[in-house]
Parts: sequence; C-alpha cells; structure tokens
Amino acid sequence: MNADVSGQGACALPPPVTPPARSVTSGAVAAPASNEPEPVAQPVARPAAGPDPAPGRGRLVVAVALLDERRRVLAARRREPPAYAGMWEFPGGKVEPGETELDALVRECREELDVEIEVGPVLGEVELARPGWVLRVWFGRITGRVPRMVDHDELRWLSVAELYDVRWMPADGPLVDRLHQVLAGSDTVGWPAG
Ligand SMILES: Nc1nc2c([nH]c(=O)n2[C@H]2C[C@H](O)[C@@H](COP(=O)(O)OP(=O)(O)OP(=O)(O)O)O2)c(=O)[nH]1
Repeated sequence: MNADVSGQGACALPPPVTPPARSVTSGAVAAPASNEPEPVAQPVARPAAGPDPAPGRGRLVVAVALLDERRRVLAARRREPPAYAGMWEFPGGKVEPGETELDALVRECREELDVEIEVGPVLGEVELARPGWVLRVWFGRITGRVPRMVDHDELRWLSVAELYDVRWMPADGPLVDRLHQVLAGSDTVGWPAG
C-alpha cells in the first residue's frame, strides 16, 4: 500500500442525498484534454462472480469517489477476477437484497477499506457490460480510520493531474471524465468546494 492513504479529508459535504431515479451519464460529458490514453468503455469479459440473485433483473453496483482535503480521489486496484486484475476502480460493490444503496456503500467501504465514510452527491452512473447491471457512483469522504487494503492490492490518492495515470475499469471512463471536470473546476457542479 502507498504510505499516503490517510485521506482524513476536510471537504465540506452537503447532507446525504437520495440518488436520482435513473440518470445514466455514460458518454454524456466531453472528455477532458489529456496526453494519456483515455479509458474507453468497451466490452469486457464477464467476471467469474457469484450467481446473480435476481437473474434477468439486473443488479446495482454502488461505489464512491472518496476525496481528501487536497481534492484527490482514492483509487483502488483490483486483484480479482483475472479479467479485471490490475485495473483501478472506485471502492464499492453490489447492493445486496434488502439493503439500501447507501447502506451498501457504507458496508463496502468498511469491508474493502476498513473506513467510515460520509456520502455526498451522486457523481454519475453508467451501464455495465453485463445486461441490466448499473454502476452508480457518489462523492464521499473518509470520516474514520485510515484506508487499508483488504480486497485490493494497491491504493492511490490521485490528484486531478493524475486521474488518467491508472488503467480504470473500462466502464468507468465517463465517470472519470466527469470527475475530472468537477475537480478541474470546469464543470457547473458546485461540489466539492474549494
Ligand atoms: N466497485 C466497483 N465496481 C466496478 C467499478 N467499475 C466496474 O465496472 N465495476 C464492476 C465490476 C463488477 O462487475 C461489479 C462489482 O463487483 P464486485 O465483485 O466488486 O462486487 P462485490 O464487492 O459485491 O463483490 P462480491 O462480494 O460479490 O465478491 O462492478 C468500480 O469503479 N467500482
């Protein structure tokens, strides 16, 4: 793990929000200028995950762009399944039956990073390669403990200039683009401040 993953952020967050019904932002924003190859949404091998508990009805995956007081985002490198190993993601996971989205987000951060979080506005959502699966990502910040690697094999706090330095999960491209717009201050979203 990188030594610098404390992330005890001082970002002021608005109260937790209820996510919009369905606002797929995939591909809805312009890509920022970058010398790095842009992550492009493309078909990916289906991961060797467990069975979908609601076959044919899709699945919601929730994740969080955790920001620190320097407006860096915490990226986590997957170590499994093999098709995704080495790719970077926003911490999170599948919403379990009977669980609210935000409860799932808090649980996943405890399980994957051993941290407590505060959840802010929705960053956006994209459709995943698996039919009916959606990834919804919020802004958030760490309110308790220091991230440690439980599920991942590397954690990095990425500045806006470093956002494209890692190979994100293919579906995450539009979300990373939108995050870049927000952090670079060229987006109209009024959060995070500063
Ligand atoms: N957490 C997260 N998942 C992502 C991102 N991008 C992306 O395509 N995914 C996909 C990969 C997986 O198909 C799915 C999340 O599955 P997962 O295996 O991480 O979920 P989980 O933590 O509930 O895992 P498990 O308990 O079932 O093992 O969403 C991302 O940025 N963050």
